Amino acid sequence: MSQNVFSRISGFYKRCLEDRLSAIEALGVLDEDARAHLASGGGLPTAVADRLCENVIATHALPLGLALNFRVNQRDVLVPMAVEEPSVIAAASNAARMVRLSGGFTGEADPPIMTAQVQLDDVPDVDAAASRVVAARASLLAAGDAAIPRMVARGGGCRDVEARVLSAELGVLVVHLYVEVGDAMGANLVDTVAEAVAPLVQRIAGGTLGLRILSNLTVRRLVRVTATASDEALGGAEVASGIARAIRFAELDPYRAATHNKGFMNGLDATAVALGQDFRAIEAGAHAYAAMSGRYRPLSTWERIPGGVVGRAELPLAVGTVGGLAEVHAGVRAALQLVGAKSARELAVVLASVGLASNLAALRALASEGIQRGHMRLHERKRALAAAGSGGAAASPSGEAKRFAPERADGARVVQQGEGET
Ligand SMILES: CC(C)(COP(=O)([O-])OP(=O)([O-])OC[C@H]1O[C@@H](n2cnc3c(N)ncnc32)[C@H](O)[C@@H]1OP(=O)([O-])[O-])[C@@H](O)C(=O)NCCC(=O)NCCSC(=O)C[C@@](C)(O)CC(=O)[O-]
Ligand SMILES: NC(=O)C1=CN([C@@H]2O[C@H](COP(=O)(O)OP(=O)(O)OC[C@H]3O[C@@H](n4cnc5c(N)ncnc54)[C@H](O)[C@@H]3O)[C@@H](O)[C@H]2O)C=CC1
Repeated sequence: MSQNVFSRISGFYKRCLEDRLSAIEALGVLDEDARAHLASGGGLPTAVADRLCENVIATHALPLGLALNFRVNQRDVLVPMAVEEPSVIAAASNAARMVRLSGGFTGEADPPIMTAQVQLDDVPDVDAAASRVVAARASLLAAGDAAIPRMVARGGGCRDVEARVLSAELGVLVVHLYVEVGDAMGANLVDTVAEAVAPLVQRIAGGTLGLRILSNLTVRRLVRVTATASDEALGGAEVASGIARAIRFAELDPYRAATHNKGFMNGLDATAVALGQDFRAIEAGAHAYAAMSGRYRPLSTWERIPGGVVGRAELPLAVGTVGGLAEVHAGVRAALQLVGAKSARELAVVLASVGLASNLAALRALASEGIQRGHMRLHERKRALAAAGSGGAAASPSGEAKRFAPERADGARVVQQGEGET
């Protein structure tokens, strides 16, 4: 199969579905099974579905589309997305086109190191216990490795031990084992390690054994990406400045940061779903990381530079090119072939780049014509379909704004009606 994919296919969306598929087949990145799977319309046989989870009664499909124009670390990449929301694929393609003019996305991912947690309560003299755990590093790593011999043979295995005192008063000690998991997402491997080392941890530290489970806040498995876009590509210096001001808004306000991060995750999640990744784990890690400073913050920043903007994002990303659905789901296998990532680390860089692209497209629209024009133009097709399916009865949007005053921890001085005037 050819490795020289050209992801810049102008006007792809204007072709009919059959032509799009033929154009992708002609690139030579798909094997025979993947071609046959896509040509048949995709999907999942119920017999396979019945083995994936429980109480299966049918399958549930989503559209599979391709985001185009992506260039990541000097490689053209086709980005499959499984998503129902109109404009997510168009937006990511649009931003990737702009970034491509400045050389594309660049990034790097940490080695695939996951975190196993072992919880102990009522530990007597918890600080001394923490020191004993750290001193027993070699035997804890050996006990962990003994539980995953095949991973050790592949070059992975346990790398480090950390003891964290969560409450000296209650004697709550949490021990982290850091495990390198190769090209897997690694959750099952790490849970195996957590359960295997827990009895030894307890013997060393004392106390009552609690949970033994991975953490989805994979701080030793971060990915960092960056991209630039010129004023010209963005539609002018004013738009570029608007993008940088949007970041200040998100930095100052968790209400905005939540939406900013939703926009960042738009394409990332869609790609993760197409690739059979555990998107719940990805989401949990991303949002926990966004709040790590004690305040919920944007996952990306865009800074004004002469003639354009530079964007950066950093987040934990536990994804795999093996394990999970990769062996059993024909659509996932096809999606992995389209992306062509050779390792879990390379895949993480692609996914984070997709996040940055989604984010840029949304901010560019928000800082110029507003989100509704482009988004709603694409949304209209869905509404027409819904209207046809429901005999023309479109859902009426409620114009009423509900008054909702939750507990506030956003640092803002809030002025409500009747409070702002004397
Ligand atoms: C919608 C566009 C792309 C139109 O943008 P446009 O300027 O009309 O596009 P264009 O006609 O100049 O085309 C530019 C490129 O966009 C792509 N493109 C263009 N149209 C299509 C299409 N129909 N199907 C597939 N791809 C399309 C395509 O790659 C095309 O290149 P070409 O092929 O022509 O060489 C633009 O307005 C945009 O990027 N909008 C942002 C939309 C968005 O972000 N949607 C996400 C949902 S909103 C949300 O969930 C999150 C949010 C917004 O709240 C987050 C936040 O607040 O931060
Ligand atoms: N909190 C969470 O996020 C949790 C997630 N999960 C689930 O765990 C699954 C992911 O766990 P994994 O351990 O990744 O999957 P997995 O259980 O499929 O293990 C990966 C397999 O790939 C094999 N492998 C082949 N080549 C490899 C290579 N080069 N590098 C690494 N492994 C290689 C390994 O030997 C192993 O058998 C997902 O389905 C996820 O939904 C499970 C528990 C909790």
